[in-house]
Amino acid sequence: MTAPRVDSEVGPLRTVLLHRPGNELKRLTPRNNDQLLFDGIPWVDRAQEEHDAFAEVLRGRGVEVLLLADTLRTTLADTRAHAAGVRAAVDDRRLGAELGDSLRSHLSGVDAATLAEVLMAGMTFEELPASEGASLVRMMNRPHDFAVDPLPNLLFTRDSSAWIGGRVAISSLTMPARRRETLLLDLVYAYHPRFRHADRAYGAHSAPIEGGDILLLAPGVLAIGVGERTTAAGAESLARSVFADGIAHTVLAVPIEQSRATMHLDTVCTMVAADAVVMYPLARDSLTAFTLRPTGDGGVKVAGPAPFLDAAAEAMGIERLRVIDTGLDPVTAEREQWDDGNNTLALAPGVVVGYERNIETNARLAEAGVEVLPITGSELGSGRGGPRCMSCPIRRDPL
Ligand SMILES: NC(=O)NCCC[C@H](N)C(=O)O
Repeated sequence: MTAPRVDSEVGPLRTVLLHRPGNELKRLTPRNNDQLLFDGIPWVDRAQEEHDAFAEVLRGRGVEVLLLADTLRTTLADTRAHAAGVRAAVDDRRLGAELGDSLRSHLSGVDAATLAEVLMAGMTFEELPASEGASLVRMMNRPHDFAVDPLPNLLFTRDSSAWIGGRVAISSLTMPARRRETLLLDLVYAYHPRFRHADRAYGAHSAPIEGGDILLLAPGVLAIGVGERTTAAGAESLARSVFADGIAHTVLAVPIEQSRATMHLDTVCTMVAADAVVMYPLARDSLTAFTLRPTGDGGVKVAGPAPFLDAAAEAMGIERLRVIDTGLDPVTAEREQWDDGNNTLALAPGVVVGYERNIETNARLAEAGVEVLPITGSELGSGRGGPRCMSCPIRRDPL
């Protein structure tokens, strides 16, 4: 087993962490889907089939696929992880001390698989174990209210952790519906036998960063989107941290529009080769970047803003960063951007996975010599994320 390491977006992919959607998706209703960051109510069986097919495409290209649920179950077999998992599940502010104590004591006695399921799919008040005495909290909540929130966005493993060189950065997620994902990934990387010696990047920083905003443009060069999710404070803290660890020499902070359509940098731009990106046409000429570099005495100097493509080429030490021209009219471009046409996952330089529905974007990629491996995502896409969002590379070969 080779050690985890990711130095680029496009080096041959060897190992990836995915999450096969499970019962947490069955918690979505028209009343809670907005808050839980889904645009619709997915058909869960079909979403699982689509995801299985996605995993098969990766395996077919020799990629080792780790599934988060398996990884979490193995993690929770460690008694310290189990105890921490119970603490992560129970929120006394919601349940009050009495019900909180009773749920903690119940979960302390369940096996790793059951606890993993509660951590992922949550628990409703009617699913709580029966307990003695009257609890006002139990009486005043409705049977289908959540005693433990479900985490339907675990599907997007890209955002909750990201490897930068040989270190893993555990995200500090912005949206309340996703914050508890951090605790689960924290447990996996602390206690899973395969990962427990993993060095951390970013450490205990708390300013928001999400993996969908982090692009490894080249070894030592990061672009970090700053918008709806990752904040300027998050980008600056991550830059300071990667400079201090010596795992990057340049960080580009890239302002992106604060909107749902462009929630992460990887919704408008992903790399398809060592010197090429596919990019939302409307972002092409408007994206800018601040360039951050270490001063050598623990400080950081900031230059710019400059056009993103110029700043990126300069930082990467190449003449120019090619943008595959999707040549789309504004309406088609907007539709396919919304459907994650720009959110490709590279398996190697010039080989990417994309949603098949983005016919025009995929055709232009193919014309430019990029092999697109199409997957269906009619149900998966209801969470608003594509192949890159749904994958956390753990090992890529060097370019
Ligand atoms: N990197 C990404 O763009 N991830 C997609 C995350 C979708 C999820 N429903 C969210 O709103 O956070």
